[in-house]
Amino acid sequence: MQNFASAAIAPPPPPESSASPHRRHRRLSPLLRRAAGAVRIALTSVDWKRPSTSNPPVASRDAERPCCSPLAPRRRRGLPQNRTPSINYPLTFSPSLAALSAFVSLRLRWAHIPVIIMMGLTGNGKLVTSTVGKSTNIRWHDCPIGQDGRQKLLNQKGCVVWITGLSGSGKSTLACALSHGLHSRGHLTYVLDGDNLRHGLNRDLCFKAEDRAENIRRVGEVAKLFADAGLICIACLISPFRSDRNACRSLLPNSFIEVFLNIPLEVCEARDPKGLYKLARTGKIKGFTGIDDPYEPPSDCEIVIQCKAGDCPSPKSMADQVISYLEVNGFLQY
Ligand SMILES: Nc1ncnc2c1ncn2[C@@H]1O[C@H](COP(=O)(O)OS(=O)(=O)O)[C@@H](OP(=O)(O)O)[C@H]1O
Ligand SMILES: Nc1ncnc2c1ncn2[C@@H]1O[C@H](COP(=O)(O)OP(=O)(O)O)[C@@H](O)[C@H]1O
Repeated sequence: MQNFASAAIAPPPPPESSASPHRRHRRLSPLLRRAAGAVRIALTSVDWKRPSTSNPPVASRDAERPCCSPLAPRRRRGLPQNRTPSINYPLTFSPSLAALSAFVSLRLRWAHIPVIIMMGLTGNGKLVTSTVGKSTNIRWHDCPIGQDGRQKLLNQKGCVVWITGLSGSGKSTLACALSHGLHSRGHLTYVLDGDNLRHGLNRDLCFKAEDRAENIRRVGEVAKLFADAGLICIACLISPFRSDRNACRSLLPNSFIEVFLNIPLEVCEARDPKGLYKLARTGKIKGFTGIDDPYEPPSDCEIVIQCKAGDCPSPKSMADQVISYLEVNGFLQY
């Protein structure tokens, strides 16, 4: 029999020794109570997500039981068409037994919560395993050297600088200039460039909305690992949809820095280093961001970079703007 009596899921703690003032992810209250009141959950963000083929079981479950909740009609009202509410958040699982802690990422959908929380102790004190997404019988395993130790070693705080903007806005240029600037100050960085990742990890994805969502989800998870490794991870992807970017933000409370390269389409199109805008304008590429596919600018991000009076900042000055943000917010020391 499982004993959840001492198990509590609490909101994620701030990263060790980082009382970063830039913290801004949304918290929802009050705490939900589950498992006969023994498990507490704090939500950290809510997104409106397009249905994703990458998550068919949830989507089909929704489709099969469209009105199985009396709350459904009320909750549906006001939903953007074609969107499914999804709540994404990281949780820290910390039972009162100090030896046990786990980090679980959960997704709640709809009024029904297909979230399975099964960590606890059996009657004889043995750990039970969990089901997360499609993975059954799994268990988190911690190592004695953690993020704290790695950050101390590197004298920096692991974080993700997420650069979003149109094709040709200068994302890769900024990522490289930033990486160079931080490297020359003695900081360890790693660049995750959308274009490059599509040569390997994401080679199976195309540019339809659900593939872009899966692209961003995967890169968000990889970026989270790099941040956990203590690195300053610089992700530069068009990432055109707000909900996808916000889902990544919710994976990294306190350490997700969104940089919007707010460069006008005309400027990007005039640059057109790969000739893709020209192909898109002549209909040879379909679904090109900014031409016949949407780009949703961030409404609330940490850094905006833009041109003034037609003059765009140089790569170095864009990088300096980000570096000074990292400095002021305590990421460049431990
Ligand atoms: N249809 C369409 N729309 C936008 N971009 C396209 C498209 N087809 C190919 N490309 C090239 O792919 C690069 C963007 O890849 P990303 O992984 O960053 O895109 S996304 O975040 O999944 O939207 C992008 O690179 P950048 O120019 O560096 O942004 C393009 O070179
Ligand atoms: N700040 C800048 N000022 C002028 N040109 C730039 C700037 N940033 C990038 N560029 C140029 O714009 C083009 C697109 O830059 P790139 O970094 O490849 O954009 P993205 O990765 O967003 O597609 C390149 O030719 C690059 O040299």
